[in-house]
Amino acid sequence: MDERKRAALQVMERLEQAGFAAYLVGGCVRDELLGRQPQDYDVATEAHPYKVQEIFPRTVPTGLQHGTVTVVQQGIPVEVTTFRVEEGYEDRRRPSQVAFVSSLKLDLARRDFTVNAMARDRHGKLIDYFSGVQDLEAQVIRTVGEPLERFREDALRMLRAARFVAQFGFSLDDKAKRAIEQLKQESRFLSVERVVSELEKMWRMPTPSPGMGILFETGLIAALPPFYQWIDESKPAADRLERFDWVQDRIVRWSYLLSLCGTGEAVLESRLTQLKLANRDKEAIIDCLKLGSKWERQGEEEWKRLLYRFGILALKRAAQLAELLGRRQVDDPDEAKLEEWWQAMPVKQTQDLPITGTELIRHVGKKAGPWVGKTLAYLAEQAALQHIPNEREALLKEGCQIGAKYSQ
Ligand SMILES: Nc1ccn([C@@H]2O[C@H](COP(=O)(O)OP(=O)(O)OP(=O)(O)O)[C@@H](O)[C@H]2O)c(=O)n1
Repeated sequence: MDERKRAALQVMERLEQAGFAAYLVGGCVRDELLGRQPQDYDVATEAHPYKVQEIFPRTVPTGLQHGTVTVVQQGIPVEVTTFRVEEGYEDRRRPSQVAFVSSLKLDLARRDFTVNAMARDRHGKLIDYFSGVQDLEAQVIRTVGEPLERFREDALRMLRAARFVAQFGFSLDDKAKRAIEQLKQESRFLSVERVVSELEKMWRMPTPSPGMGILFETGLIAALPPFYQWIDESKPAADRLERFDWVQDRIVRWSYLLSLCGTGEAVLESRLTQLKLANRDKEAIIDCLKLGSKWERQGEEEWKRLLYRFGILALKRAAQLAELLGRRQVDDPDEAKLEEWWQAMPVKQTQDLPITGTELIRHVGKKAGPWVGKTLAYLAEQAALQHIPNEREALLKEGCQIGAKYSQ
């Protein structure tokens, strides 16, 4: 048995010994029924958080305001959440409050989708008040009860619906879909981080296109922060959503989505900043869009120059984006060709040169200065493109001429 599951079951047993009901809930029950490996095993209990802290010697108050305490059971963290319902969600600008309740049924009733609203007791008995199993079998994402209510409690659930559609290849219940169309503007108050984190989960799926389909068909995409600032709902950007499934790389998927949102070079940086992506991702997306959206036929020499300047990963990603954007021609180099050129390149960066700056300074006979770096960069590119051999003598000879020029 998975050691995280064993730890969760031990925590449940201890809670029961102390007189409190406890169950496995949410994603783990769903995933096991689907024959998938759960991400984590969450426990729900009737014990109040302070009781949980009292019962277990090692706990971390990871989300006390939501009733969540992490119990460290033999070194393994187990999230234990007290039965609760959301409250006070009328004002979307204020985070919702929670109220603790005494029954599992009430706790499950406030959950988002029927497939996420099942529980299992310590002995393996399934508790399914809202026909989650039936919906798993019918492969449909349906809210627990009234979709308008569930989505008002937390607008992120509209995006989660799209994500689960992508994750399981299920369809979305019609009533839920209509509720998204009606309530999508409520998602404007979500934080960018929560939106981006759901999209990232979508990018981990082999086929995100059904989920992207929901986002574009319902117009939800144009209401999500920060997208609502960029796209006009009257112009749904995508009739090409199935193309999201052609590639697996999240950088290419981000780049394609940005390009469907009409992101030109002038606004690219500011949009990436609004998305709050990590700098490394930002740079990779900038390169991908720069190379992929201007992908054009060129000679071998020029491809190799781009390879040297941007690196193999950026070129492969750009080739994929160019394919999605319909810019690739049949005789453009494919990924195998790019890889072959890259492998054959004797120098891939300045540091690969067999000469150093100190040697160059000695040979040129000038004082150190910015010219040294410039000369080495020039020599490296020339050697990469095999215009000069990657050998000390030849490089120092060429370096003397160029160095003398750059140091003037
Ligand atoms: N906005 C939300 C988020 C979560 N949940 C409930 O909390 C559980 C755990 O949420 P989370 O860990 O975010 O998602 P999982 O369903 O576990 O899915 P995954 O692990 O695949 O992200 C969900 O199953 C669901 O019952 C909810 O009702 N509404």
